[in-house]
Amino acid sequence: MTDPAGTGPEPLIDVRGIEKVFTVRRKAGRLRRVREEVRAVDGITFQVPRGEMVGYIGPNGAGKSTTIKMLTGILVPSGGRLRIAGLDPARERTRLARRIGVVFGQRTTLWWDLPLADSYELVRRMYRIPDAVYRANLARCVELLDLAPLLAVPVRQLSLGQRMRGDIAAALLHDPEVLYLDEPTIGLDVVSKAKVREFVREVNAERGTTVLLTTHDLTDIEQLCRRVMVIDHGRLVYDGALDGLRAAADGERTLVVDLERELPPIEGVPGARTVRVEGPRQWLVFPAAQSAAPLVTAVAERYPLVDLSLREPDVESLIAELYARGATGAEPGRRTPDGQGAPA
Ligand SMILES: Nc1ncnc2c1ncn2[C@@H]1O[C@H](COP(=O)(O)OP(=O)(O)OP(=O)(O)O)[C@@H](O)[C@H]1O
Repeated sequence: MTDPAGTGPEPLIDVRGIEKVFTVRRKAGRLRRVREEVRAVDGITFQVPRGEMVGYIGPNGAGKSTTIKMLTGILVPSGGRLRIAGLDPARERTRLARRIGVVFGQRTTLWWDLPLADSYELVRRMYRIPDAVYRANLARCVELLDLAPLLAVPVRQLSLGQRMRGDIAAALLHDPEVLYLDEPTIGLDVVSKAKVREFVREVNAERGTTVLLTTHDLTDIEQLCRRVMVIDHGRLVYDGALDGLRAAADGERTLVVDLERELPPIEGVPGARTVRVEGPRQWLVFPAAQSAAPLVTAVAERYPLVDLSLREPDVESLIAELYARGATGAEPGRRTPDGQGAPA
């Protein structure tokens, strides 16, 4: 494709400064009610190119579901501009429905009283899926998600894990270009979670389906997404590589060293401080963005080093730190992987 401006192809998901403000009525005293505005989404901008798999995470009430609902056309934004595959979701919701698949982990889109197979048949008719496409997609989902024994079972009799697999298949029968997964592994056991993740990975790799994944289970993100967006209080506080979260959150890494013998706490290693000593083992923390190599050299030059290991901060603690910072307002604006603040 020619691209004289050098800006690359139009992103499949293009979100510019979207907002959603809800007006709620709150009790104020015994008889009085006051109107109040809730800024659920407060000026979010991001683009997702075709084929990318992106994690969208944030604490309860951060604005994740509201964003997804705007991306699917269920909710109309209060401000900003939004295009999915070139379509305006709120205005062209029916056309968009043919291009996207949505799975809400907390509720099913299947027909409760019907066997799974009948639900799929209804989906086929609703989306007018050509026979050959339907049969091929169904066969693939049945095989990869182990649905064969479940097809004759009414949805209400399925376990949560079985139902979730059934829902994911239903969302993919019409070959969507974009798949929104809102908490797809919530409440599932370890085996079912692994199955769902494996399937999503395959769909993305084989079909090039673009995936936006909302989850509270950070293992989902670690196993599926290289890019993660963190939302808090309706604003993006981070958008970048999962690896870059470490630098953006100013996390710390820990160097654990085993010395030949018990010694006083290691001192004088630039950028590091000793936080724990247990016999010959000592723990030194240093900024995650800093290289460990000069530290190791400095310790080895001056101390009788026997062994060492490096511990990365876990993703949970980094994200908790980002949330905490957002809540205190200590670091306003979006953080990028290079640790620079960026306008949100
Ligand atoms: N229909 C609505 N009317 C009024 N306020 C709403 C409505 N929907 C959401 N909100 C408010 O908007 C904010 C964002 O909610 P949203 O459901 O998008 O968060 P979330 O990040 O998906 O949270 P969770 O992880 O708990 O699902 C919350 O304060 C919520 O109470």
